[in-house]
Parts: sequence; structure tokens; C-alpha cells
Amino acid sequence: MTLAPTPHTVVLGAGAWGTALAIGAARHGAARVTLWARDAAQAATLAARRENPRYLPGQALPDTLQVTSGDALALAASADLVVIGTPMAALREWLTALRGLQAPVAWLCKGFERAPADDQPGLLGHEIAARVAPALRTGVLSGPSFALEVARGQPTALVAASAHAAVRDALVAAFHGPTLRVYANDDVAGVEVGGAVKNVLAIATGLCDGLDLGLNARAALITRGLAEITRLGLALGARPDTFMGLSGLGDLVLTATGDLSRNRQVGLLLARGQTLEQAVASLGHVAEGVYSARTVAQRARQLGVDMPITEAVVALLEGRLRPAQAVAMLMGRDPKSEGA
Ligand SMILES: NC(=O)C1=CN([C@@H]2O[C@H](COP(=O)(O)OP(=O)(O)OC[C@H]3O[C@@H](n4cnc5c(N)ncnc54)[C@H](O)[C@@H]3O)[C@@H](O)[C@H]2O)C=CC1
Ligand SMILES: O=C(CO)COP(=O)(O)O
Repeated sequence: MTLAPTPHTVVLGAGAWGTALAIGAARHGAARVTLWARDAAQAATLAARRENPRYLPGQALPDTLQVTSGDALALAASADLVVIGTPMAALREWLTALRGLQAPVAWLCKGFERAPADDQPGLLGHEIAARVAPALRTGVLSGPSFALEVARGQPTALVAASAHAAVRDALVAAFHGPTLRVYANDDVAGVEVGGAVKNVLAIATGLCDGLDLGLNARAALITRGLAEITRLGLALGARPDTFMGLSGLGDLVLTATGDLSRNRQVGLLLARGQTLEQAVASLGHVAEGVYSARTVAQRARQLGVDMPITEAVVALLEGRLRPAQAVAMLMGRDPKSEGA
């Protein structure tokens, strides 16, 4: 693999994850790194205080990291690698805006778009890119990674997934360093399905732990959840081995068990009796599983894929089931063989 240097990396979106990865890349020093925030006041605060107090308090921005809220498209046009660090809901608008770029473009978001209607499925990032920016060379950076730990420089392993070797190489060159290992993978569908569906399953394990159902129950949810991820992924053209890797099993275990997960927190808060609106409002960060769950279930139904845990989460989020009813529903299913 050629590790070509990327002289200028631009990260669009200064939330927790965009900021953490910009810190990581700037610390690594293989490229000049610019973090773009859409809010001018936020950019001014970051530049003046050298930290992101709203999204990543207490984590210092390296001196070499530039922060701006200027013309994002002009900035992207000057970059050798553009990284979209927004929530999934903004990915389509950014890919559309960037569609004429020559430089590689990767996104960090994990999820499906919200389904526009019952008969119109929401899409994964690479499916959106194929529709709105087919000429763009794109990829996704995924894997088990809480923003806070990456910002602190704690050891982390990620996956750079793209059909284009140049995109994989650009991501590795920009981010791979002493505390951040970046593995390349060309199974974009597999990496994206793992990253999207684990968020839904983390809501389920948060609920499970919040209801004190026990460690056996949590292990069962994680394992049967991985079976759901794998079935959906295979139906969407992914390779099975991807689901045993960092963006599959790795990210599922992290998010389903780690209390830094916002999706897991949603489940814990729902179990304590909060409404979905209260739970989401108290996070202050995006919890993609809340928005992706319905699309995951919808895509699975259209493909004839059985996803009972996901269906239970959707019913809970939509208020059709109470937590205890969801448990009864999952436990009351007919016996089946494990591999089926
Ligand atoms: N926080 C984490 O540990 C990780 C997050 N991710 C994924 O990264 C994505 C972003 O997550 P976070 O940074 O944690 O979210 P966050 O809630 O901390 O921040 C989101 C940021 O996106 C900005 N934003 C929203 N719409 C925008 C738009 N149209 N244009 C530009 N900026 C916009 C917001 O102003 C905010 O700065 C999500 O899809 C998440 O699943 C992936 C791995 C780790
Ligand atoms: O994707 C993540 C870790 O890999 C972050 O998970 P949450 O969005 O649930 O916090």
C-alpha cells in the first residue's frame, strides 16, 4: 500500500467526532488540517480558546490545527482530502455541494437516512453518493471510536472503506499514527451497515441494562444483534467477514457496552421512564440510531430479512410497545436454530 502524504485535510463539521479526528490528524502531523464549523461564533470560540467547549470540553486543539467558518466550498476545493463530519441528515446536502471535486471525500456519519416515506427507503452514505455525486471518489471512516478517547490520544483502531484505493490511501495517510491505527477495507456496504445498525442495537442494550435484565440478556442481544447486522449486510451485497471486524463486531461491542455511547444512553434513559424527546434533548449530541431504526426495519422488510430486535426498538421508539412488552415479544418468539 502506498502511503501518499495528504498535504491539506479539511474536516467539515465541528461536532464531537469531527473535532476529535481533526485533533488526531493535526497531532499526527502528516497534513495541514483545517476544521470548518458552520457557525461563525463557534469557530471564533474554538480559535480563541483552543478547545471545543460545546462538543469536546477540556480537550486542547493542537497549535497546528486551523479553525474557520469561511467559505466551505472554496476551502474544500483547496484540499487534498475532505472529511464530512456532520450527522447523517446533512450528508446528502454536502455530497451534492461537493460533487465536482477532484479530491477524495469521506464521511464519518454512521446511519441510514431517515426514510422519506413508507415506500421510499432511506439510504446509506455510499448509496446517496452514487445518486447525487457519482463522479466523486468517496469513502467512509468507521470503526469503534468514542470521540473523547480519540481526542485524548487513547489507542484506537478505525477502518477506511472505499472502492477507490486512492481514497483508502488518503485516509490512512491523514489519520494513521502512533495512537490511531487505520485499516483499509473495500467493502463499503459492509462497513456502513455495521456502523448504522449497531446504533439501533445500542439503544436495545441500553434498555436492557436500564431495566436490569442482566448480563446474560445483554450478551444475547449483542450476539443476536450481530446476526441481524450480518443478515441485512449480506442482503445489501456486503462480505460476511466484514461483520467480524472493527466496523461490525468491534463497533457493536463498544457502543452496546460503553457508557460514552449516546445511543446506549437513549436506551438507559427510556428505561428510566424518560420520553424519547426528553432523552434526545438531554444528550446534546446526535444519536443516529433514533433516526435510522425505522429505515433499517423498512429496508430489512423490503429485502425479506428478519430483524426482530430492530423491530422491537422501532416499536419502542414509536411508542407502540412499552419496554416490558418488547422483552416479552422477543422472548416469546418461536424456537429456531441458531444459524437460521
Ligand atoms: N461522537 C462519536 O464518538 C462518534 C460519532 N460518529 C458519527 O459521526 C457523526 C457526527 O457525530 P458527532 O460529531 O458525535 O455529532 P455531534 O452531535 O457532536 O455534532 C454534530 C455536528 O454537526 C454539525 N452539523 C449539523 N448539521 C450540519 C450541516 N448541515 N452542516 C455542517 N455541520 C452540521 C453540528 O453543528 C455539530 O457541530 C454521527 O453520524 C455519528 O454517528 C462516529 C464515530 C464516533
Ligand atoms: O459510533 C460511535 C462509537 O464507535 C459512537 O457511538 P454513539 O453515537 O452511540 O455515541
